[in-house]
Amino acid sequence: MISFDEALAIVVAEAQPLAAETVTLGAAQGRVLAEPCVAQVDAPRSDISVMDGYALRDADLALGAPFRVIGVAYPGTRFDGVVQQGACVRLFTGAPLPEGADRVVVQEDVAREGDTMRVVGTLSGKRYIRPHGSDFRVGEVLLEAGTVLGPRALVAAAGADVATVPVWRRPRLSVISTGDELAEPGHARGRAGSIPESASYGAAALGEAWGAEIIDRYRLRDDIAELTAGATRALDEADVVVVTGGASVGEKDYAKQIFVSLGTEILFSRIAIMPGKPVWFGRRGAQFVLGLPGNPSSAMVTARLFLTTLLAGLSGRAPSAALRWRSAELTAPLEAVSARETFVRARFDGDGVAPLGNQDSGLQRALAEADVLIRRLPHAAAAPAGSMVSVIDF
Ligand SMILES: Nc1nc2c(c(=O)[nH]1)N[C@H]1C(S)=C(S)[C@@H](COP(=O)(O)OP(=O)(O)OC[C@H]3O[C@@H](n4cnc5c(N)ncnc54)[C@H](O)[C@@H]3O)O[C@H]1N2
Ligand code: MOO
Repeated sequence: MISFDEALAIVVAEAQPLAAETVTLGAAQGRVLAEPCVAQVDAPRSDISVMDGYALRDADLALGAPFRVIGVAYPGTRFDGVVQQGACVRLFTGAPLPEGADRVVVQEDVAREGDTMRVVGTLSGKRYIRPHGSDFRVGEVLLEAGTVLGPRALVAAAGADVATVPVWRRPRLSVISTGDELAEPGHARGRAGSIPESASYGAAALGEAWGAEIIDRYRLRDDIAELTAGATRALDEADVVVVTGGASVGEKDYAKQIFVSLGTEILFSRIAIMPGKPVWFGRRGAQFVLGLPGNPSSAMVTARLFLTTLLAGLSGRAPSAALRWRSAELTAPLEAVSARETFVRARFDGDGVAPLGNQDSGLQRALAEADVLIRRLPHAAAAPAGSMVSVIDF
């Protein structure tokens, strides 16, 4: 058995980005930039007003005289004349500052009568001008390659006057669950001996959240012919195949041998971790197969550790971005750890993390309660409440 760090290093080394493609900005949500995003316009494109009001010469305020309103400017429509002494231009938020003016007085501080404007308020020192290029200039890199185009990054890309972006292709993911006992949720109650198939829903959802396109999800019985056909179908269409169940040493634990018979090279099999010891990982050319234990909590823990790392790398992120361990305080004690590195399902309660009482790897309800995983190194001593532990979001 290899260690968690050794297994993770193998996944990280394999997790290189797939091909790049170009998508419109409207379709780029969640995608990862393959090249930097460079500004194609200055922002703002000229000095603009930050408020609705009047543009004038700051020095003229000291004269105490009324101003002549000589024109108007809107965002996108500049006033073409020059603001001379005693003159002002009516303008609105975002309008270009007219030539000659170096200050905006907000409309709440003036009294307007026909073409005359008088300042009536007590003015602050603010000029209410957003200078040309103060946000960014043409040619500046606004987003580095590898940036995930989330809501805020999309605003920066659009503001750069970019219509399309080069992004990494999304990995195509097929999720197969195996087991004679498994029934589609909603159908177990009518079939003696069956249980609802649950693990694939979590693996697929996690995969999608980490950038994969789910192209298939299906159940297979523990039958070599059916498994072979199902595995062949997955390898025909997917970049990544996740297969749950049949990972251990049981009589019908066929999953790994079937993928091997179809040309998959096993990169690791069995890791000294708890839960998830039977997890395995293989490659066939540029395709990857991740075998997860059938126990739902084991499946989700190992998917969180290895599937997210693989997908992060394949979709252009740093693979290490998937597992950003941070420090958190325990609010309840933890037992000493065996020789297997242990990932404890826990709940963040605002002040710290509370391990869930039942750590059975077959649990499903506990998955809904857990929102963090605590990492406990092999042979770690018991940890009292108040100790600091390493956690990731789960
Ligand atoms: N003699 C040994 N027995 C077991 C070992 C071992 O080392 N020696 N390892 C144990 C560990 S650890 C785990 S984890 C399990 C995992 O085994 P498999 O991956 O082969 O999983 P299955 O046997 O197919 O199923 C285990 C359990 O989970 C249920 N299951 C399976 N798939 C699903 C699904 N998609 N949704 C919901 N539940 C599922 C299945 O009915 C079983 O109850 O093996 C131990 N055994
Ligand atoms: O590793 Mo298994 O995942 O303990 O139950």
